Amino acid sequence: MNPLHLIGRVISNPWFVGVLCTVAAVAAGFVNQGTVQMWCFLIVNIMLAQSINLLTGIAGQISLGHAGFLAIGSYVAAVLLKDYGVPFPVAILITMVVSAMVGYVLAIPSGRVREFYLAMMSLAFGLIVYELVREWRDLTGGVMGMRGIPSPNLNTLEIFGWQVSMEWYFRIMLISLLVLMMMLRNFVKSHFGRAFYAIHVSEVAAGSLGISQGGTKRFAYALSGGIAGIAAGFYAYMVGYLTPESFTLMRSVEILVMSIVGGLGSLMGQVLGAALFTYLPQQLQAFNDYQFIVYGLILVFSFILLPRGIAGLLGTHTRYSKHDQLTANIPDVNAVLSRRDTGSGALVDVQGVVMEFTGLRALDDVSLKVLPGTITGLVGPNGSGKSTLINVISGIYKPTAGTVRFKGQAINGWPAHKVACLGITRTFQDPRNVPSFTVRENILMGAHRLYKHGAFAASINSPAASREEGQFLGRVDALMKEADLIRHADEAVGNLPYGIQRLAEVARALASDPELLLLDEPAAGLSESESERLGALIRLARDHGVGVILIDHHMDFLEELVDEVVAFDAGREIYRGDMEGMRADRAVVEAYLGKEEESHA
Ligand SMILES: Nc1ncnc2c1ncn2[C@@H]1O[C@H](COP(=O)(O)OP(=O)(O)OP(=O)(O)O)[C@@H](O)[C@H]1O
Repeated sequence: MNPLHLIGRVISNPWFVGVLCTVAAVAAGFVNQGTVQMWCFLIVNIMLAQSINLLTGIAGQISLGHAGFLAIGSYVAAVLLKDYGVPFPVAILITMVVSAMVGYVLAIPSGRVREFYLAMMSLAFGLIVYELVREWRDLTGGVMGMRGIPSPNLNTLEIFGWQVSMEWYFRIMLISLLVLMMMLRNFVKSHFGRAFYAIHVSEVAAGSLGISQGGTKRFAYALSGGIAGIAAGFYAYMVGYLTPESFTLMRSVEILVMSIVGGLGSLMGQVLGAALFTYLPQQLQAFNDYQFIVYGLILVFSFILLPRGIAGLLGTHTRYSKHDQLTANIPDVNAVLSRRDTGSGALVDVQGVVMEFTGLRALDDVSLKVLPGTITGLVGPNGSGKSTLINVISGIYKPTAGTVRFKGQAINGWPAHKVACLGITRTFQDPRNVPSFTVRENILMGAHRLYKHGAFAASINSPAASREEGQFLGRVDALMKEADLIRHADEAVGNLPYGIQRLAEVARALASDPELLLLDEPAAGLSESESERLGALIRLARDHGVGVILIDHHMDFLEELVDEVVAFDAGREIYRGDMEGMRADRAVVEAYLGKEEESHA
């Protein structure tokens, strides 16, 4: 084994972490106060790195203004204790809530923009807070700073009459960090962590699984803000004196750089990045005036030499499921899907749908009904509007005219995640899995809409949360067995052959226990045996009363499965009936031949 990977394994081991923390907690009583204060700084940095990692590394929302959270939290905590005498643990909890609220509010504009604009927005947040802190002299003391904050450093911090020494302050911080890290670890491995990462990779695919893009981003900002608030509270009391110069753009850059160098996405990487950036400045005192340059160089070299940061070098991988912690009972695959009532009327009823793009009518007065427990095939030459119809039904496109009803309820114009939550699940023409997730994690993500337990229960691994997670993990195993994917269960899906990726995506759709399944060319690029497995999965859904719309160009594949086939050409229906009739239909033959002639020309 690579010795670096061995080190990675050792330092990620909970026993190692436990022993290290116990040694540090004991040693705090024997080293000088300056050293203990340094350890406290390290914990503040680790918390800040975890905060930005959750937002940027996991949820994919870049932040260049994290010092803004640190500033708001620090002053709130300072005022609560200094001016209102709120006991310090309570003050830190209130600070956490206030910072989380700031994060939530910040998510409203930030959630609407991406990449460059998001970076600029977060930068502006950091700069505005910095200016506010400088100018709001009555509250913050302006550039002169805020003094007299009760602090263990000055022996002025007390709780309930007990004077908190630096040594004990460190121990309280250490316990808080351990609890935070444990909760974060559980959170990331839950359906919330998977949702965060899913919006990072593809907002469209995440929406199709019932993951709300806006809601998830707001939650990510709020959580990130909350964690930064805890760090800020501890920071304010530790230093006992606040000045705006602690919250400059430089500090925001430093927080981001330590997270990137540690390894975005990795919880352990954040600890290592924070350690490096707590001790490095001490060693680089001589370069104090060139801090930006030094950080810039570190960042450039880290991108070139360690694209996944120190965590990547040590071979640590963030996992997004608790399958190694829970024992799952694998049910019969028939128990994975609910039995749907097939007696009721149309499951989906599309009436007179028109979909126009600039200068192009992709769907022109299309109507379609699908009954539960039936499979409707959609065929037509490339560009005839089949995928557009699926996009309209699944809420990705809002139709220009017409209605889409699901079990009698008009859903046209609903956002995709809301449509998915009704039990309408789709796959894409190009599989949209999360490439770095394992096959198991991808399929598990399909169950997102079915989870009942909340974020706190997930973070503390409550019995109810563990039971639910175990139940879904069992269902995922049953689906993987049915699709013959079990041997790939723990491999990253992005490294697997195309056919396996497609099967994983269809299995993921089934894990959502759908009522209506929309499959966009699922058999494209599949081998014969893979097509058979795909056929078995589709029949399984049909036999449970699921309505299926199946787009495909392979007539033999369709022939074996569909109850009815609808052919499109240039956005219009040109045939509806059985496969045999379609093969003989003149309009369909012409539509396909015309396309062939064109491509031969
Ligand atoms: N977002 C969009 N903006 C502009 N035009 C679009 C958009 N989506 C689809 N179209 C156009 O609408 C038409 C129908 O496309 P659609 O993808 O539905 O065809 P299709 O029948 O699924 O074909 P294929 O078998 O190649 O997937 C095409 O001309 C396509 O270029």
